[in-house]
Amino acid sequence: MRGGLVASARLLPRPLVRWFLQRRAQQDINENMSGGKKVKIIFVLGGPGSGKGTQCSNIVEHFGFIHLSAGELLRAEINSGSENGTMIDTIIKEGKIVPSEITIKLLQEAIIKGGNDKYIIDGFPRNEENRVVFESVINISPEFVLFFDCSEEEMERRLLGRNQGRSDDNIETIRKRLKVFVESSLPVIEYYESKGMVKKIDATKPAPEVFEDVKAIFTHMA
Ligand SMILES: Nc1ncnc2c1ncn2[C@@H]1O[C@H](COP(=O)(O)OP(=O)(O)OP(=O)(O)O)[C@@H](O)[C@H]1O
Ligand SMILES: O=c1ccn([C@@H]2O[C@H](COP(=O)(O)O)[C@@H](O)[C@H]2O)c(=O)[nH]1
Ligand SMILES: [Mg+2]
Repeated sequence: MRGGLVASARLLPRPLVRWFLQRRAQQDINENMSGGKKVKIIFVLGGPGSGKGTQCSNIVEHFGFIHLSAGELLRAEINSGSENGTMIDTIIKEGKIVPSEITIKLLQEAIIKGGNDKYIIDGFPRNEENRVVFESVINISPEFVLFFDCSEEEMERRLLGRNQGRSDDNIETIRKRLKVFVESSLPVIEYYESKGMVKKIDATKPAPEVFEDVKAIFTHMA
């Protein structure tokens, strides 16, 4: 059925396909969320090793959000043996960014499956294209963007000591990821900054201190 839809979508003008996908994503998300409340999304951004995953776990525990890590969803896709797995694996090892349609489809499915009305999306959008396609397909603006600001030396030190068996935690890939962060991801943060939507946290401090600052933001939000 989905294959048939994809085949017929190729024959339609692009704006019409985009409108159709947007409508369907929005309906899917609204039909599947709990209690009929509007879905709230917070983007959690920062360089590799800035502590996004660590702080997202704390946010889940204290504030009842569902944590969606785009990187984790992509790694799960590799491990599921999906047809895109090899391509995603290669991109991650090169520290590059996976095409938007793949990541957004995984996020969309996870939001629907989550059935909650509050999500923290960790490590996405990673570039301007991610941001624009997410806005047009999912059609939800983030409440705000949490930005973990950390020095490159500290991020590199943390990643080299992470020891979780990740294929991208080696010095060659780490350096590439840091470069991609500066060139492609920082402009996304600057875009949201220009809209007054960024809450910046000093993430170089020890994790419990960082969480105190995170807590202050989420407590005010509730
Ligand atoms: N504030 C901190 N001080 C020292 N170490 C930290 C801090 N926060 C996290 N760490 C450690 O640094 C490593 C990277 O943290 P984490 O996985 O949360 O980063 P991340 O931003 O999610 O990275 P990535 O983008 O690679 O997924 C982990 O080993 C974690 O335990
Ligand atoms: O939106 C995204 C998120 C991640 N990637 C790729 O995955 C790795 C690891 O991501 P983490 O957030 O550090 O877990 C990242 O370097 C990218 O290669 C992506 O392409 N798009
Ligand atoms: Mg992470």
